[in-house]
Amino acid sequence: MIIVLMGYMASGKTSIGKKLAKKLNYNFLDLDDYIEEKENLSVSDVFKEKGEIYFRKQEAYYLGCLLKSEKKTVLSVGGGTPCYSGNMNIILKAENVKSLYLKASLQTLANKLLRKRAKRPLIAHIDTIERMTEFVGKHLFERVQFYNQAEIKVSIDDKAKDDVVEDIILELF
Ligand SMILES: Nc1ncnc2c1ncn2[C@@H]1O[C@H](COP(=O)(O)OP(=O)(O)OP(=O)(O)O)[C@@H](O)[C@H]1O
Ligand SMILES: O=C(O)C1=C[C@@H](O)[C@@H](O)[C@H](O)C1
Ligand SMILES: [Mg+2]
Repeated sequence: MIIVLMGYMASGKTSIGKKLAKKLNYNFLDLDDYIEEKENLSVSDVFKEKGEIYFRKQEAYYLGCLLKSEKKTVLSVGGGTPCYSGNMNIILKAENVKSLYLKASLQTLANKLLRKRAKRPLIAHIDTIERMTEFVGKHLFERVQFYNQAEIKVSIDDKAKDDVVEDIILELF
């Protein structure tokens, strides 16, 4: 089985995905890391040097590659992955795949992202909580329609990462 973790930037896909994989004794893959490795550039540099359209094309291509894995895998995708190139339908139709949305409130996300925006090309330039809240609010409004199609939804608000992992396991099995 492949467990696909999705959610907005900074919802914890990578860090929670790693912990979940360890606990389940599954392989861990992160689509952003995989793109960086294959493209030999950081995600920020792919955006900067090649543009977002190129990034989205490669993202869809590498997602298709990783969904073919036959190992038990936790796959954390990028924040935008489900929202482009028909990727959400591909995830939903893939065999042996469970999709899971790490859901976070606007307040949780805006606070986290203000602190950790530097390596996130879409928001790196936003430097006040008011503007971050406005941007994330609008962006999330466009994206939740994709995230909400996930089979399982788990809230991360005010929870320690280990508690999120426990909640995911309760929902999965
Ligand atoms: N439940 C939590 N409680 C506190 N901090 C958390 C929690 N989940 C994640 N974090 C922290 O939030 C930050 C973002 O997490 P992470 O990088 O895993 O998110 P992401 O969804 O992979 O984001 P992106 O894909 O945009 O890089 C990290 O610093 C992580 O340690
Ligand atoms: O939310 C997004 O569109 C993105 C999130 C990151 O995971 C990266 O995939 C990239 O920075 C784009
Ligand atoms: Mg990540």
